[in-house]
Amino acid sequence: MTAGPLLRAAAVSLHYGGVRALREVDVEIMPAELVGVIGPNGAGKSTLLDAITGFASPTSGSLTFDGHDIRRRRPSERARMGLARTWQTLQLFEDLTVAENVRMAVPRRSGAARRRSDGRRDDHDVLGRLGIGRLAGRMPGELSHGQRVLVGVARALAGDPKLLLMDEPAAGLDGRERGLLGEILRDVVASGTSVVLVDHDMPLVLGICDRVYVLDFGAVIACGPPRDVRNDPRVIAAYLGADDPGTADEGGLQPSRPAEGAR
Ligand SMILES: Nc1ncnc2c1ncn2[C@@H]1O[C@H](COP(=O)(O)OP(=O)(O)OP(=O)(O)O)[C@@H](O)[C@H]1O
Repeated sequence: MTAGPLLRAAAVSLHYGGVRALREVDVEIMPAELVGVIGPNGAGKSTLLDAITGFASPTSGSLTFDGHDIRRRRPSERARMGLARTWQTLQLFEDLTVAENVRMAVPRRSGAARRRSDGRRDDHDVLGRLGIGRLAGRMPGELSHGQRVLVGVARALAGDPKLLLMDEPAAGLDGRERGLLGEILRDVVASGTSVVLVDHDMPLVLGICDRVYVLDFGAVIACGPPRDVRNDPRVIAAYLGADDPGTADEGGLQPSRPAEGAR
């Protein structure tokens, strides 16, 4: 455990050929903090998660997690250190039950952490914590989209991570499910796990996060509490593409830039 930030990304740049996906990005996540990352399509949000979790290599900059330099560590090593991630596309093993999916997701650790995380009881604990214990024996194909999202969250939480990074978990959820997701994420943070939430759902991100980073063209253009970010002229301009941004409605920022180069 570190006294300072749990995660620190300093001056992180990442280029895909000629595309500057991240430009000198500085991000700090404190222990037990819920941090949002927003920005128009193609702003670099997923790339930032990739850089932190090790699925993409920064061109320059430093990454420190729990007091350790993680830049040269593989994704699996970072997972064992306590970095967990959910993906835009839900990747469940379709021929395994929900409980087996959760058990498969626990990163192999040593000693007490492994004993704590490997038991069948824990599969049910984490599912119960998310209110989906009744789904333990079901197959993924039998689940609604919202239930699959929650199983993805359960998989990520199964290894008892220190930091959970989530890529657009609210996509495709209805209003009730989004509200439930928000409550679950606040509970996760209350239990001591930090969360980074990347999502286009502004009412959700601005409604539940402690702080929000705003990316545009790979650079951080604003950072702060939701009420400050919501009314930041640079943020409004990035979303509306306007020189004179005016003011935004409550949670009313909408991405205006068409999606480019979706992976
Ligand atoms: N594997 C890749 N190869 C080349 N370019 C990529 C790759 N992944 C992302 N990019 C480009 O990097 C930039 C940032 O993409 P990224 O997916 O991180 O944005 P995003 O903010 O997550 O967008 P969205 O909200 O649409 O998911 C975009 O211009 C994208 O086309």
